[in-house]
Amino acid sequence: MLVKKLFTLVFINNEDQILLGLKKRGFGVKKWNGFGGKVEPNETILEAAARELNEECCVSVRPSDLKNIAHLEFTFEGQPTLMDVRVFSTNVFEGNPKETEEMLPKWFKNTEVPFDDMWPDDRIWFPYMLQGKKFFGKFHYEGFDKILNYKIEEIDCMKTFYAGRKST
Ligand SMILES: Nc1ncnc2c1[nH]c(=O)n2[C@H]1C[C@H](O)[C@@H](COP(=O)(O)OP(=O)(O)OP(=O)(O)O)O1
Repeated sequence: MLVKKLFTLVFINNEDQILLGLKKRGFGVKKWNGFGGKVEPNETILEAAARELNEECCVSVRPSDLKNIAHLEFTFEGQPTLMDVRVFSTNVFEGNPKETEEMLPKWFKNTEVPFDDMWPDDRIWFPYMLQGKKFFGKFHYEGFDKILNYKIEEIDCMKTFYAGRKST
């Protein structure tokens, strides 16, 4: 049986640019990604998303300004964990992104996202996000570089999507 672990992933948009961070340590090291991490027991998912963003690049958002735009699931061949990732975006934020111990932030044009230095699945679902679509993606990996199989689908309403799931 798979053990689910809940994560957040936040993208900040500014006109035709998106803020990404180069992970400096730990899981996903040397990959550009959005900002996020585990949800602590004492916080809501939105609070966790805002906290991780601030911890990782010193940008502040109000949890209520975060829009839930997607849900991603990651599993790894031979491993019992399912990473359950809620994806958020917003263009309402405060502060200039600053480097932290965990992330080096940088603005990228939406047309110049560095997919060669990102998780392989990002190349598949970023186009949905950049077109303003809501979506669900499920990716099964061998190791951390090879996608064995995946599914992606557009979603009309995230609330309806979550209502139809057994948990989270
Ligand atoms: N495949 C893929 N594509 C895009 N984004 C992700 C993945 N896998 C992922 O894990 N992620 C995202 C989901 C989270 O935002 C991070 C991973 O969180 P992590 O840094 O491990 O969590 P923290 O709580 O910050 O961990 P600590 O290092 O502080 O313990 O990547």
